[in-house]
Amino acid sequence: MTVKDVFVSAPGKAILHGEHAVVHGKVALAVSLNLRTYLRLKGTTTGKVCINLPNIDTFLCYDLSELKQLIPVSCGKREEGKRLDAELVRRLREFIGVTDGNLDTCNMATLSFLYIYISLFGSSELPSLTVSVWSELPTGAGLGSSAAYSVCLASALLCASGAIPAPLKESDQSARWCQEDLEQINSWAFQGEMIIHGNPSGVDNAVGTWGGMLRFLAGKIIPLSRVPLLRILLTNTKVPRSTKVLVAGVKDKINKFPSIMTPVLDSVDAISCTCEKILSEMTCEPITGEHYNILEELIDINQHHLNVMGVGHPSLDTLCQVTLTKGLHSKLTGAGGGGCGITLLRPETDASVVQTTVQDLKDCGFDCWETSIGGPGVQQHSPLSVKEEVLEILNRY
Ligand SMILES: Nc1ncnc2c1ncn2[C@@H]1O[C@H](COP(=O)(O)OP(=O)(O)O)[C@@H](O)[C@H]1O
Ligand SMILES: C[C@@](O)(CCOP(=O)(O)O)CC(=O)O
Ligand SMILES: [Mg+2]
Repeated sequence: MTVKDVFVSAPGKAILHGEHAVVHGKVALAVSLNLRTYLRLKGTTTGKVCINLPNIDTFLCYDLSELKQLIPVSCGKREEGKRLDAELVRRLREFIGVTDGNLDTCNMATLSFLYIYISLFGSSELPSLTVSVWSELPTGAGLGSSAAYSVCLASALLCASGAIPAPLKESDQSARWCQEDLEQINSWAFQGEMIIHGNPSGVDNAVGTWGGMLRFLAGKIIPLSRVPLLRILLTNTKVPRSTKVLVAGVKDKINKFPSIMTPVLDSVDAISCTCEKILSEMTCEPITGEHYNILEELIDINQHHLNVMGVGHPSLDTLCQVTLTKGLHSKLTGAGGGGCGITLLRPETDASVVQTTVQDLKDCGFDCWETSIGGPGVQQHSPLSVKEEVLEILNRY
């Protein structure tokens, strides 16, 4: 069986409020970024499945004959859902040689690819193909690179398997799937996230799938269409961390101190709800300085809460201190423990203030840039419409 070529991309995200608390059923507000992950799937006749992940220096090929041995008897009867097929995960872990339960960057990416590939094709014939992925997102820095990767895998493999149609018409540069197909993509991406994160809330893959700004509560996704244009500075402290480890740490703390941690999670929930209310007010009445004062206070309070949850880091404290000297307010975004933070810029924040802040943060060894938010969710592309530099990288494989 030869599958058709597919070219897709999905955006990264920034969480405005609600990271970690969202894993425990609280509200999160998240927004897509203009940084994307691109995936090219090519049907081949080599009898191999190859995966090229240049961001993480991973280049692997498997014979179809060895992958066929991994298909569990139950495969094919299974639909996407809230739980992983434990038997398939066990076989895959053994196959790639992960014995102690700990997955490194390469193993997590490989495992999630093989899991979705075998789940989708296991009940019919495994096709020979090559998947290559390139991302503009920093890996493991809180901007949802794992979700963008999982959304790309899910959309391309679902499309190649024929489970969803390819939305791109011959004359199109890029196209999006219908709501029902997006729901399927989101479900399979969530499974990829489960392998990478352990216990994901699903907010990241929802943003990667639908794009824009959304409110997420216990799997329920509400797109926020009426939001003001926000100016946000993104800073990558470049301190490496693992979402899986940080999420597990917060859970331990909640189990150890339930009566102390529950009010903190409730307070984060209230912050998300208050922020949502302010953002909505800003679209239907004249925006005032007071709106921004409240948004800034919410950022400060949430950053303290995240420190209480144990997901802060000295580099993030530095970010908050440096920006505060310019009158700007910051918090970590994503899982924390290093990685990225967001800084809210006010409409009147002068370009020179932004410039000196960026320079001060760069002097701390951080990457820092003003970002635009609200990019489109997962898309299929005609390869010719994709940025030259991305094509150049993906064409190498
Ligand atoms: N471009 C990519 N290529 C391959 N794997 C990726 C890529 N981006 C992310 N991943 C996978 O996602 C993991 C990082 O996920 P995570 O710790 O959740 O951080 P993030 O905040 O970036 O989502 C990596 O270890 C890797 O397994
Ligand atoms: C901490 C958390 O809320 C967000 C994690 O985002 P990231 O992987 O750090 O980009 C976890 C989750 O929602 O699944
Ligand atoms: Mg992640």
